[in-house]
Amino acid sequence: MTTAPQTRPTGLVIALDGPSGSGKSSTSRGVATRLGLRYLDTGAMFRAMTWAMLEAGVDVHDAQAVAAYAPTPRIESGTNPTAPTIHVDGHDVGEAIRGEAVTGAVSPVSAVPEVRARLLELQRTIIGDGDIVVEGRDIGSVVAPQARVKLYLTADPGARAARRALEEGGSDVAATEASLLARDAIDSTRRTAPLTMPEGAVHIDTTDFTLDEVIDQVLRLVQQAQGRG
Ligand SMILES: Nc1ncnc2c1ncn2[C@@H]1O[C@H](COP(=O)(O)OP(=O)(O)OP(=O)(O)O)[C@@H](O)[C@H]1O
Ligand SMILES: Nc1ccn([C@H]2C[C@H](O)[C@@H](COP(=O)(O)O)O2)c(=O)n1
Repeated sequence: MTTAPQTRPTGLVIALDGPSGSGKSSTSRGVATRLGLRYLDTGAMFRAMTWAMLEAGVDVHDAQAVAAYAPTPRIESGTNPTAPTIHVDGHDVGEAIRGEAVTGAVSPVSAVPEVRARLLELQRTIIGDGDIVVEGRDIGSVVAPQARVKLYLTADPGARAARRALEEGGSDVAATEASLLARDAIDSTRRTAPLTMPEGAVHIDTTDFTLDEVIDQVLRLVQQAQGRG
C-alpha cells in the first residue's frame, strides 16, 4: 500500500545511480509517474550509441575508432515515464538495445571520454529546467550534481541476477550474475565518470524490499527534500 505524496514539485531533478539491475529504471519510472515528472534513462542512450557503432561496423574495443564515431549518430530520447522511447537516426531501437550484442559491448563504449562528452551534452539539454527523474551511473556525481534528491540503489548480486533472469523469462541466473558483475567492474573502474555513490546521496539497498516499497521510500525522501525548500 503506497502512502507517499502526490503533489507535483517544480524544477525538481531526482538523480538515481547504481549498479546494473539494482532497480533504477523501475523505481525511476514509478516515481516519475507518481509525481508527474519526466523520466530519462541515460543507460538507454549509451546503449543506443553502442547499437549505432555495431551497425556501422566500428570495433568497440578500439577506443580511437569509438571516439571518432561518437559525434555521428542522432540519438533521441522520449521522456514519458509510462512509455519511454529511444531512436537512432529516426530508427526505433527500444528493443534492439536490450539484446546480447549491445549488452556485451556497452561498457567499453561507455568508457570512452568522447562518447561520455557527447551524451553528457544531450543529457543536460534534456534535463533543462528540471521536473525530471534521471537514472544512470554518474547522474548525481557528474551529469546533475545539483539534483535536489540523489539516490544510490544497490541489491545483492544474487537478487539482481534472479530479478533480471525472471524478467527475461527464466534465463540462466549464474550466467546473468556473471554478466552483471562484469559490467559493474568496467563501469566502476573506468577513468571518466565511474560508477560511484555520489556525495549527498541516500543509499537504498533494495534486496529485501518490493518495488512498491522502494518507490515509497523515494517519495518520502522527495517530500522531505521539498520540505527543506
Ligand atoms: N525492489 C524490487 N524488488 C523486486 N524486483 C525488482 C525491484 N526493483 C526492480 N525489480 C526488477 O528487477 C529487474 C531489474 O530492474 P531495473 O531494470 O529497474 O534495474 P536497473 O538498475 O535499471 O538495471 P540496468 O542498470 O541493467 O538497466 C526488473 O525486472 C525489475 O522489475
Ligand atoms: N549514466 C550512465 C548510464 C549508463 N552507462 C553505461 C554503463 C552501463 O553498463 C550501460 C548500460 O546501462 P543500463 O541500461 O544497464 O542502465 O551504460 C554509463 O556509463 N553511464
